Order: sequence, then structure tokens, then C-alpha cells
Amino acid sequence: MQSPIVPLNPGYNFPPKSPHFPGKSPRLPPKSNLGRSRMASPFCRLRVNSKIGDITSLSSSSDGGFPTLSEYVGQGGANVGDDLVVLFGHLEYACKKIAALVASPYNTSLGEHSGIAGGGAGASGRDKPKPLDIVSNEIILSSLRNSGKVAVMASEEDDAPIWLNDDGPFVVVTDPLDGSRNIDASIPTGTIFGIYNRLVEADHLPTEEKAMLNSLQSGSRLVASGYVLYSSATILCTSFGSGTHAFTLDHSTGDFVLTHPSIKIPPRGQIYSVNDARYFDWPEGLRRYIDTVRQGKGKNPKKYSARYICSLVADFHRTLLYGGVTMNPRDHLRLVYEANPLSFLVEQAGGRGSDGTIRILSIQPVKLHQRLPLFLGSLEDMEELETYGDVQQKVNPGYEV
Ligand SMILES: O=P(O)(O)OC[C@H]1O[C@](O)(COP(=O)(O)O)[C@@H](O)[C@@H]1O
Repeated sequence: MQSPIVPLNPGYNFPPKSPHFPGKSPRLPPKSNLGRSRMASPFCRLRVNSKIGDITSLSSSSDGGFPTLSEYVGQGGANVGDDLVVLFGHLEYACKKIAALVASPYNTSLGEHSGIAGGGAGASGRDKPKPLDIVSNEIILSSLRNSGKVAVMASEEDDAPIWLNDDGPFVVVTDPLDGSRNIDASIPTGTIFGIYNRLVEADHLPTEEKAMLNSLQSGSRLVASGYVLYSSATILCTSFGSGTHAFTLDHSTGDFVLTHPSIKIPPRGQIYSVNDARYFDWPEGLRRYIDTVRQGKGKNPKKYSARYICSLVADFHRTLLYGGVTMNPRDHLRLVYEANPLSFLVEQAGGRGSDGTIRILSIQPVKLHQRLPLFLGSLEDMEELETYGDVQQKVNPGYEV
């Protein structure tokens, strides 16, 4: 029997109509929503202090609820300014759509029915399905365009940056769906993003030139960055330069709620995360480091364990919470879309991001899709690793999986 075609249009179907999402339209940040009542949550009672970005004082909020992401970024929370609040609302919305997409039983046929995807017609006359990373890219692009707050978006999925709006105050760099090679096995994936101010001094340049210059800003100029982990929980972790905070999507309300305020990465962990099938392609220093810590012979006299999901956001998220080091020692991950945003987050949590020799955020990108070795993690583990000197994998033969 032919199975029925179930249309799924990510442009219109989020939140899905179900008892959990009773068909309400997407909530972009209202001017002030601090007074609205919400269901009390069993898992936390948190309150954002009114000082910019300060969430050190946590207590029951007046309405018995807990801060949502839009409350956190708006007045009464981090108060990052109206433009960034609006941009964040659109980013948040895009990521909820991607979360629904990656969890959908129909995602393999998405391109056929998606108003967003619109791929070339196949033999059947219908649009060919598009890979989820392309659809995710289009979701983010359309949300950023609609926000009116973004001058240029540079995406790992696009050859060149896309100029959106002469008056947009921000530049967004993104990897829309990292780890997408894992999708068919329902292994966690993630969106990574970084936000810069538009370089007004480049406004007079031709579009292509100013789009590129804006996108190649050094990570030290980041205004904010974040990732969204699509896993057993959907978690948005972000920093505006005053700590790193994570919010968990509450499917009963559609809100991201503050669950991990002021994350501090432990100064040491007991986990290293790397694709160690590449051991024989590693340089001597990296081999010695891994051999040392897994035998418990490093400065931390504990035997380290290996964990490698092969999905950067998931490996990074675990490292941020539990400590240790997550790494990809070959020239594989991208400086602009992955290394800079995640280094900003780990530094804001008290850790370190390096290419094995120098701080990631101090590197001036010279190419949009520039790749480099990436090491992120606990401060003391990272410092110890770097003493081994020779940790960057120079041999990069190309691996099939
Ligand atoms: O093949 P390796 O070296 O283990 O790389 C795995 C890494 O590549 C990624 O899949 C990203 O690579 P792509 O951008 O090519 O998908 C990360 O999610 C993961 O951490």
C-alpha cells in the first residue's frame, strides 16, 4: 500500500499543532514580556538581575516562573539593546524550526514539500529533496533577512557572504547544521553562530568587498555567539560577553528557559574528545599527550576517558559542562563559522580555545572558509596539552567517514 503523502512545510508548520503546541504563531520578542505569567517549572526558579548580563542573583521570579531567553536578552535581563533583541528573536525562531525539522519523521522528503527549499524539479515534476543543512541554511537566511537587523550573513553553506541590508547593524556568521552527516542515525546536531557589528567604515565599498571585509572580522570583535544543540533536549547556549548561559527549549510553552546560568567550565576534566582512529596520522606531541592522560600520568593523576560523538556542537557542549578537551587536530573545522564562536563561548566560561599554539580569537581570518586545527576546553588541560608543542596534525589524507 502506498503511504500517504504528509506535507511538511517548515515555513508554516512550526510550532506543530499538537496538545503541546496548540497552534500558536511564533513569538518574536515583545517590547516587554516580563510581566506575563507562565507555568511554573518543576526544574528551576531563576531570576535575572537587572544589571547588564548579571545573573548572579537567582531566586523566585515575581510571577513564579523563570527567565526565558527573550526576557534574558531584553530589558530586565542582559539588556543588550533593542536591535540585538530583535535579531536574537529571529535566530531563536529559526533554530526552533530547525529543531522541529531534524526531529521530524518526514525530514528525508522535506525538499519535496517545503516552500523554503524549492529545489530543481526532478523527473517526477516535483522538487528534489534538499539536504537538511541546505534547508537549515535557508531557514536562517530567511529569518535574518526578515529581522531587518543584519547587513550580511556568511554561512558555511554558501561560497560567498550574502549582503542583506545596508542599514542592518549586525553581521552574522553561521554553520547552520553542523554534524549533519549524523542525521540519518538521529545523532545530535547543532547550529553555530557568531554576531559582529557592521563595519561602518566599510559602508562606502562595493557590496562584494564590504560583505567580505565584514565577514572576515577577527573573533576578538564578536558581540555575541552561540550554538543550538539538537539532542534529547534542544539547548541554546550563548554569550554576549558577560558569561556563558544555556537555555533549554520547554516544549510545553515553546520558550527557551534559562537552565544553566553562568556556566563555568571545570579547570580540569577527565575526558578527551578526538577521532583517535587518526592516531597514526598524529604528530608525536599529540600522541604523547593522549597516551599520557589516558594512563593517568598527566598533571591530573586520573585516567582520562575518551568520548567522541563526531558532532562538534555535542562534543563541545559536553566539554563545557564536564571539562576536559575536545579537539580536531587536522585542518578541518572552520575559523569563521566554528572556531571563533565556540572559542568565545569557552573563554566566557573560563576555558581556552586554541589552534594548538595560539589563541583562536587572536587569529585574523584571511579566507572565508579557512580551516584550522581546533582545541577547546578546560584551562589547565589546555595549558598542559599546549606544552607538548607538536599537536597539530599536518597529514590530512582525506578520510571517507
Ligand atoms: O572527520 P573528523 O575529523 O572526525 O571530523 C568530525 C567533525 O567534522 C564535523 O562533522 C564538521 O564537518 P563538516 O563541516 O564537513 O560536516 C564536526 O561536526 C565533527 O566534529
